[in-house]
Amino acid sequence: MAPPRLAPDPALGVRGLRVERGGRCVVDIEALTVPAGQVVGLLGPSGSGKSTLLRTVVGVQVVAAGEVTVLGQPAGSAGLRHRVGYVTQTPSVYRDLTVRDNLDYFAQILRAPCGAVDRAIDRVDLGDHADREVARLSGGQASRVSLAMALVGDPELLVLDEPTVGLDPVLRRDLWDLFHELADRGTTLLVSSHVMDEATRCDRLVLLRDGAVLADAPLPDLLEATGAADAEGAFLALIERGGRR
Ligand SMILES: Nc1ncnc2c1ncn2[C@@H]1O[C@H](COP(=O)(O)OP(=O)(O)OP(=O)(O)O)[C@@H](O)[C@H]1O
Repeated sequence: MAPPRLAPDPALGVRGLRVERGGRCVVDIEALTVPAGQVVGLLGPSGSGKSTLLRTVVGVQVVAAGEVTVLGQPAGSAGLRHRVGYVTQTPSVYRDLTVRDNLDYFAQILRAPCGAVDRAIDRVDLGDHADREVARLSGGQASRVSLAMALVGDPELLVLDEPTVGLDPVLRRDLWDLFHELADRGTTLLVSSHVMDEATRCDRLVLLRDGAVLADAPLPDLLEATGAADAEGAFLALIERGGRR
């Protein structure tokens, strides 16, 4: 008889995390678990600690205390380098190279399989611009090149810091559709945004305020628990009920 399948490790586990920046505590999370295979929105106002938490998840942030486990390994472990993709708020691409050259370069470093570059270009819908220098693309197109770079390695966890900022509504919709396609194939996506509207696009929400988790649940559960009509209302209701100011 085949052995029972083990449940996959959670994509992220956080315990007793404290991060200090500029001499003060900017992230303070007792416990947080992000299940695998979902699109999880990390929402909160500007300065609430979203980018800092994402930096911690990918292992580039010094922490004052606590444990952060990613796909079953300590955040930042060498074994996670090929399993986690990270897209920062500022596009990290070579502006004097074409879209394809950027991706080819990255694919070689990652030893990505043949066809990975074309697939990534298609996924972000940049086929018509593949041979154009990044410097000659719009801001939204350049940020999609950054996303394509993260997709080349086919990561199990994709960490995206405000990926839809500055995009028009059609592109935003297309990107969210892409995120769900990736999740349907088993990828976990941790996506930050300060736009509460984007909550409706996520399977699960982590609401952050002043570096602490105010709520961690699917949107319908949050609406039911607070009686609010939308994510913004739920966020405000939670603050009024005794969240941190
Ligand atoms: N390099 C830095 N040095 C000192 N303090 C910093 C630094 N970067 C961020 N901070 C502070 O850490 C806190 C959290 O910042 P963080 O960038 O994580 O917030 P955020 O929620 O991602 O904001 P935004 O939505 O504006 O990107 C803020 O109070 C910010 O001022």
